[in-house]
Amino acid sequence: MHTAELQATPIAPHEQAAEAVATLTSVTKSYGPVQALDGLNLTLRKGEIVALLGPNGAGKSTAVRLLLGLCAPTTGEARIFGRDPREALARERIGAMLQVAALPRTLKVKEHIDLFRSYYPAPLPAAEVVRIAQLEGIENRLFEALSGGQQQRLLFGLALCGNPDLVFLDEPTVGMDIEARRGLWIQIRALAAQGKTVLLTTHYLEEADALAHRIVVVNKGRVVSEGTPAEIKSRGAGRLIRCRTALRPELLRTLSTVTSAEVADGLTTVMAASPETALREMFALDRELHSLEVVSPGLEDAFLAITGS
Ligand SMILES: Nc1ncnc2c1ncn2[C@@H]1O[C@H](COP(=O)(O)OP(=O)(O)OP(=O)(O)O)[C@@H](O)[C@H]1O
Repeated sequence: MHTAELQATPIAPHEQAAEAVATLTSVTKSYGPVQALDGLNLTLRKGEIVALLGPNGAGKSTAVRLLLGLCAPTTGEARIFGRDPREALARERIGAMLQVAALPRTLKVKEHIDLFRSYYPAPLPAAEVVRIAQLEGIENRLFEALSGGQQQRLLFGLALCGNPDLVFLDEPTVGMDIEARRGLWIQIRALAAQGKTVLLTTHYLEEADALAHRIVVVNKGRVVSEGTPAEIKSRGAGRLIRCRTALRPELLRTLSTVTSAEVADGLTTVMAASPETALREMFALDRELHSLEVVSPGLEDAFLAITGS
């Protein structure tokens, strides 16, 4: 095989024995009577993009806060670069996207960048931050005069000011139009290609699907599923059947291999482990069944099946 061919088939970082840069080991975290994390294990490796998914209250933010050193586990261990995340030396190597509300509104874009760069021992050049975060032409604009998407881009740039090896992105593209979102995805992929590790939380499943080497699904403080986007999707229970039928969902749910059935706007959607078996039974009960479509579940369907939402 030619060298060029070897280079054309990169191995995803999670498939290599890449160095672990962050770990949560059997972590529990309680807030009074609320158990936010319940024996969570998570490993982030060099050069990978990991998406943390889960329903509201699953424990995602708590897991991120532990890795950022903003709180300590009740039991278990959090480590970044082999150190306690609360140590300054470990924190110098991480960057995180803040919430919009945390920034002073009366500073200019470039003033925000210079301020953040001053916190780190070896910051990225300001021009590099402007380029990566696509802030060209608005460096002199006040924060309060930026659009929602521009504010998000600045927050992304600020997370990179310290040239971090580990980056936490919380809903990075919220409020962005499709073009800006795709532009940011290119920059996030470029970070991973440079060997940086990215932990992403997002409610856009399309974003996790497009970006992540690995998806970790959390529910009730535990990891309930983990794998590549393709692996996670294949764990959705079988196939989706869409059709128009007089059969009621309550009846459909009793058929062989059917795991869920719903009707909306006259269109019936059935999830079945074996679509052939389910369809044979459905046609036997309703010969008028029509407008039939059988599709593979998307990430959203798999996510709902995995978390039981
Ligand atoms: N400071 C706190 N005090 C008390 N309870 C908390 C605190 N922070 C989180 N919790 C609780 O811990 C659980 C996990 O919350 P967490 O914010 O980690 O979930 P999440 O997956 O990030 O949710 P979301 O998607 O809604 O942001 C929830 O029940 C939440 O109410």
